[in-house]
Amino acid sequence: MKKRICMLLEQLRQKQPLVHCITNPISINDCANALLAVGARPMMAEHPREVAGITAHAGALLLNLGNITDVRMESMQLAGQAAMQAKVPVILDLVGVACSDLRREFALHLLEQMHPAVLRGNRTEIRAMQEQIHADGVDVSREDAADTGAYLNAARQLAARYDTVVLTSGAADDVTDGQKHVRVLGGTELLSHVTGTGCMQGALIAAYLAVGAPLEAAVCGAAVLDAAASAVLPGVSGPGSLRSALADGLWNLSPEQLCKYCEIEEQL
Ligand SMILES: Nc1ncnc2c1ncn2[C@@H]1O[C@H](COP(=O)(O)OP(=O)(O)OP(=O)(O)O)[C@@H](O)[C@H]1O
Ligand SMILES: Cc1ncsc1CCO
Repeated sequence: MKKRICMLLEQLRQKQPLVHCITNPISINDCANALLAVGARPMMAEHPREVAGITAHAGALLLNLGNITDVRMESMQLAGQAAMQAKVPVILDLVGVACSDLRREFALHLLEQMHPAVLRGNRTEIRAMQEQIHADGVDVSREDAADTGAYLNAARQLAARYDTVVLTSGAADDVTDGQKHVRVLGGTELLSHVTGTGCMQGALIAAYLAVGAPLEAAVCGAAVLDAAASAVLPGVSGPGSLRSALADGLWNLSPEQLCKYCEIEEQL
């Protein structure tokens, strides 16, 4: 699997696909810079009258539910339909579905209406799509952060039910298609103290979806962010310097660093 991930790293830099992101204003700039740093071309258009045309010519589409608005909800549906017609792969990032019924119901609607290749969320967000739980914000709950694996059942069920790949982020990033389970280990706990690193992970997965199959694209997006963070960590003194160093880490990431700084375990 690592060999395949290293190939995707190179293929993205060569192909430079357009990645259309409809996402929140909190982390939109970090996501665009992360995409540029790995070799993709970001496009963050969100006007309902232009998104369908832009998606139709993109290599992948990211729909991120953070800080959702009526306009972005309309745009996401239009872009999602265009993606289905043009066979553009979609990743849906479930930001905030555990604290907002509006977002959870909209996520379920999108899942039924279109067919996202990948679903991404932290452990609490993934559980909220399968169970009646409620959180008070966009971060993982303390209980789920300490969890050793109950969220994996929710991820597997979700993947099987919607025929998709589910990535659950956290200290380990777990990727499943309902049968296979791949665990990505690495990175630093400091990543969880920089807002929008989950959104960046989603944007990177979108980029690798433009050059690879859903399961390997999800593993690749997680591995690349983890390895880039570990590579720059020696020069970092807190969340602020980690945030600004990440783009350099992504830009300079070599296949050797990818192998050195993260583990990819195929679980039985
Ligand atoms: N304890 C940890 N150790 C190592 N890496 C971590 C840890 N916690 C989170 N990460 C990494 O941080 C990134 C974001 O994951 P997280 O689960 O915090 O997402 P999120 O809650 O959706 O983030 P956000 O809402 O801020 O965008 C991922 O790359 C993940 O691997
Ligand atoms: C803090 C926050 N609120 C909505 S989106 C976002 C960025 C991290 O998900």
